[in-house]
Formats: sequence, C-alpha cells, structure tokens
Amino acid sequence: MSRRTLPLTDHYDVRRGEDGHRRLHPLVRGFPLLRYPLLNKGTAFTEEERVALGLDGLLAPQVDSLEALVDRQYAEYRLIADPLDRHVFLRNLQDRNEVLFYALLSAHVEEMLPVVYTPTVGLAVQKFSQIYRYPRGLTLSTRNIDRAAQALANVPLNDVRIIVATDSSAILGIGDQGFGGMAISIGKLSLYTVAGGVGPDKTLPVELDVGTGRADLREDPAYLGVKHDRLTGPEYLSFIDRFVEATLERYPKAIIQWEDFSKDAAFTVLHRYRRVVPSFNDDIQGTGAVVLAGVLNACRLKGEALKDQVVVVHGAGAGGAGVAAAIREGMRREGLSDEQIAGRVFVLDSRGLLTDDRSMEHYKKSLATPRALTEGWAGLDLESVIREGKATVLLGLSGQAGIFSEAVVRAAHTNTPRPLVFPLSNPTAFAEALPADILAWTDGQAIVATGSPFDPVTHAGVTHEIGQGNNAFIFPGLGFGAVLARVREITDPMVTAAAYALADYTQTNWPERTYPPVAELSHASIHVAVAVIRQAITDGVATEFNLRDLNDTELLTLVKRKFWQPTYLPFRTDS
Ligand SMILES: O=C([O-])CC(=O)C(=O)O
Ligand SMILES: [Mg+2]
Repeated sequence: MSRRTLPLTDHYDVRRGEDGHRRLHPLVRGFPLLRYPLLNKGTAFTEEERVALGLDGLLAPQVDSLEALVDRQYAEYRLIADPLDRHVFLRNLQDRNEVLFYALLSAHVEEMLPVVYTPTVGLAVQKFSQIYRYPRGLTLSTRNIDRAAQALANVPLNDVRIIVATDSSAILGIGDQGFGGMAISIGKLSLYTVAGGVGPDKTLPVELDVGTGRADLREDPAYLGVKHDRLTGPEYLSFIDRFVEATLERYPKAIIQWEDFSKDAAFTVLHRYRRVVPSFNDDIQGTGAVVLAGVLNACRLKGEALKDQVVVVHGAGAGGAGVAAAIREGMRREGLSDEQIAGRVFVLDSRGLLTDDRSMEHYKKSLATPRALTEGWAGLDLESVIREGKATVLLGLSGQAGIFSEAVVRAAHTNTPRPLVFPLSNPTAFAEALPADILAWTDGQAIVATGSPFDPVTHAGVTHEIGQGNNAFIFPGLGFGAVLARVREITDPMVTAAAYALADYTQTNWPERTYPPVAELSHASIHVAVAVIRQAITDGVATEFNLRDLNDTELLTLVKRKFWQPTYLPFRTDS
C-alpha cells in the first residue's frame, strides 16, 4: 500500500475483486484503522488481514466471527440494568465498531429500540453534555457557521445521502434542549440504518446550535453548547441558509430530514427549503402519515370509515398540525368536502379550540374551526369540544401528561362504543394517558395506540397489544425510497403514499393491529419505500429513470437488494 498522506475524507474505498466479491480497500493501516468505527472489526480481523494491514500483535489472539462478537456484546449488555447506561453502552459500541453495533441492534430490534430511540433517547438528550464521549456527526454553531463549508469538508464521509438536522427547539415533548438535541439526530439515523436500509456511511447527524432559550443550560458549567439565547428572525434564517448552502455543495445527493423544530420554525424551514433541497419535516409529515395510517386501520377494525369519524387533535405544535392535515387529506380522499371536514376535525392548543376569530400564530390559521360551527357550545375546552363536536377519535400531541383524563375519555366513549384514543406524545412520561387507564375507563372497548412503547394491557381477561404510532414507521422508508429514486423534491403525495402503504402492509400482515410490531420495522419500511418510489415517479420528481420500467415485484426486489446489511466486508490483503 502506498503511504501517501490521506485526507480524513478518503479513508477507504469499496471495490469488487475479480471474483465478483466486494472488498474494502483501506487507505489507512495499522493502529488508526482500529479507530475508524466504519472499518474496525475488532477481533474479527482475520490473521491474513492482521498481517497485511499492520495489525499483528495489536489484537487478542482469538479470531472471532461477527456472530460471536454479537453474542459477547449482548451478554455484556444484559448485565447493565439502567436504560441510560445501556444507551451509553450501545453508543460507545457504535463509535468503536459500527458494523457490530448494527448487527447487535438488528438481532434485538424490539428490545433495543427503546434504548437507542424513544423513550431513553429523551434522557440521552437531556444528559448529552454528561455522556458526551466521541464526536459524531456535524455540529454547526454560531461559533463556526461562517466556516460551514470548511466544517462540512472535515466530515470524513464522501457520499452522504441522508441528513437528520435539528435546531433542538422542540425535542420530542420535552422542549428546548440546546446542543443535546444531537442525540435525537443520531438516534433517528440509527433507525435509518437498522430499519431503513441506508448504510451508516451514507448518514450524517447534524446539530444546528443556534443557542438555547434555557437559562439553566446557559448557566450550567457542564453544558457543551453555545451559551447564548437562540437566534431568531433573519439571523436564524441566515444561519440555516448557510447550512443548506454548504450541504448542497458538499453532498448534492443528500436528503434532509428536519427534526424537532418548534412550531413556526418547523413550517418556515420546511417551506423555505423543500424545493431547494429534497427535504421533509419528520414531526409534521412523518407523524402526520403514521397517525393517518393507524387511524385508518383502527377504523377498519371497528368496521367504519375515516369519513364517519369526528377527530379531536390535542396539541397544535408541529406534530398536531401535521396530524390534522393528514387526517383531513384522508377524509378528502374518502370524498368529503372541505366544508364537511371542517365539522369533523377539531384542533386544540393550550388555550382550547382553535377558532378562526382567535389571534394565533400564522401557521395555526389553517387549522382553525369556523366560529359559527361552535354556536351554542357549552365551552371550547377539551371536554366540551369532545361532547359538543361528538368526537370519536382523540389524538394527543400536546406533551401534556395526563390531559386525557377519565372525564375526557369517558366523554368520547359516550359518542361511540369504540373510541380511538391515541396518547402520542414522547417520551413515555409525556403520554396524554396510560393505555391501562384508557382501557379501564372504556370497559376495554377503546382502540389505543401510543407514540412511545407500552407493554400489552390485559383487561377483563383480554390482552390488548398497544400499537406504537411513532414516525419510525414512516421516515426510514420515506427517506430510503427518496434516496433510491434520487428525488428532486419530496412531495406531499409521496408522504401520503407512505401512510397508505403502512396501512396496507399492516392490514395484510397484521389484520388485528393498528401498527405492525416494532420487530417488523424493516419490513414495513421496505413497503413504504416502494410506495414512495412509485409516487415519486408519478409526481415527476424521480431522477433515477431506470426505476420507471420496473413492475411492483421487481421494485420490491430492488429495494430489498439495496437494503444495507451489517456484515464485515473482507479487506484487500494483496498489496
Ligand atoms: O422521536 C420520536 O419518538 C417521534 C418524534 O419525532 C417526536 O416525538 O418528536
Ligand atoms: Mg421528532
């Protein structure tokens, strides 16, 4: 191997050998090779590789298979009791030996998702400065945004396709988290790889540290983010502009998932850039789609249609607004006019029902109910809206634990024998009600789904699985499909197609459920990706023209073939 000095951005290459098998061509050797998480195989380096790559004598004598390494790590993992400690354990593994991390995660998806993702990731966000170990991803802050292009050039990845970027202004249901939001970008991208088939070398978590509104963080000596108030207005937009510009330059094929931006910023950022760089907002669009899918399935379970429901959305942040828009689109597809829909979808914020005579942030206006429709109502608070509007579906996206009280749930139950009650706020402690309570208050009749994982509930001898209506069932497939089709833009119909694909997949394979089991995430994502590609072609935004001539089976086969699998590639040892 030649010993030229290599930029960090160029540390390996994958090529097919004469035998047709892919091999890694490392451009670093010796000890540094063990420090690249994407290249390190630990004791799985073969003897031949150890000799050829300058690793001889640096590793334990035993040569392990990936399977043996997975078993060993799993045994160690099981000795750890605390969820945050487990999260740190897995993150450290990811930063040491990335293939092993994904092999372990893939083998135990259902068990480990709550540790890598919600609810534990919420804790990891809050403790991020304390658990910070190795650097991962890209951090742009008010200190270096003027050098955004140089910062992106320093990222040691040459072909990033999926970026998850957050400004941390509204992480899950827990609000402004400053620099700690990086943990959510990292967690979302782990799902892209384990459930969405995107190789880890194609993913980049981004933290846009524009400051924090939290004085307690700014005053905490241990806090690692920039210690000033958040940028707002033109300064804020100029910051995001510079990020997008530098990203387009360095990664022209990348898609951006906007994550956990608060209210107005979520809409402003989405609309400002969605035609500049293919991008979507996970909380508005991903959550909207996943909830539409679950509500469609729940309606089917009770033998009704979506258009027969009256839906109350509690919470008017990015998630609530996205869900209301998705439900309206679903009703439109079932033939309702906008006027009819106005009497069937009610959105509330912390001040009660949004009515069009109220003053409110700009983005909320399209969610408001005409005041005339509420003529004669006893009140515009949650319980009154449920009673007066005859709500049959309660969707919680408010981050207000317990707001779906016994009185609220019983009110919905008087309108229908089987109310749909979805406390969707994350993490678990922010759920609007507990599934066991909802089932107790409705004699086991409610159909319940949550945002974070909950154990099954047994009521009067019947066990109810609690579907997880989390955008994890949408974004990995949506992003993967968009990458495979090389889309110019992510259109609204592509997002809606993802929702219907998830509903169909569930109905076909899990007819008794609102959502598939989390263990099936990757299968669900593959179906979502196929539907997204089809819709991208229909909408004229797919630039991967070869996909056009494929029939459904061929497209499915292609998506499965492109799905990244955690295996150790052999290294080239002949030079
Ligand atoms: O991360 C999750 O679990 C779902 C989500 O986007 C949110 O709650 O903001
Ligand atoms: Mg989110």
